[in-house]
Amino acid sequence: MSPHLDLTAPYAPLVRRIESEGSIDGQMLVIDHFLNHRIEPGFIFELAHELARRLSFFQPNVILTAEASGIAPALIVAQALSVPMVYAKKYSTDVEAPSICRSIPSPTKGVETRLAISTRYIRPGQRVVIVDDFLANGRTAAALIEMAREAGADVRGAGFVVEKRFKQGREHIEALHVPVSTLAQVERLESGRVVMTQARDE
Ligand SMILES: O=P(O)(O)OC[C@H]1O[C@H](OP(=O)(O)OP(=O)(O)O)[C@H](O)[C@@H]1O
Repeated sequence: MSPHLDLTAPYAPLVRRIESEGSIDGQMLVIDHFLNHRIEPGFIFELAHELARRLSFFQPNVILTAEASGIAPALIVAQALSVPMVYAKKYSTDVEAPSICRSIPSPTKGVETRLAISTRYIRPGQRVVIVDDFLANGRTAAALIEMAREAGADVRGAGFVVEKRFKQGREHIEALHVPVSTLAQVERLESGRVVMTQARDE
């Protein structure tokens, strides 16, 4: 890996916004007013371009994410790298066969969710990079990695806008030999406060 590439350097504009605007709901960090419910195109564009700059090292020729909240950042990363984006469908029962499926627990919904990808779109030998909005327990990303590998693809890396360091997602994904890049790391949620890994230039 390039000595100049820091895959987990906290991205100061995002860290600042999470600290000043993030709210807490149990174990959930809520920043859905700019990231994944109401979306601010300019800010997501900026975040995804920083993620794309880091992930370009892995030379993907397809970006893979999961419906729904991963689509916005993944699409912009894909556009920045001039490659297609594929999303695993959650809500459709009619993914064209042959398809590859996994069941995962949804952290925000508390139910089992089915992910499905048509093997028309993830092909043997493709260089895949996973992109998603959040990395928590890593179950979604691990399922995407397994599905891509089952399709014969080479999973080169994974990038997330926000990482919850108090969950085991990073360890889970790195154990699958996939390097992880994140733009902001939440160390813990305590007494209504979000504690972030600080950007080094601050
Ligand atoms: O690392 P994990 O523990 O798998 O958690 C991360 C996942 O949780 C969210 O998806 P979720 O299914 O909750 O919501 P969504 O349908 O809005 O994407 C998020 O978008 C990630 O995909």
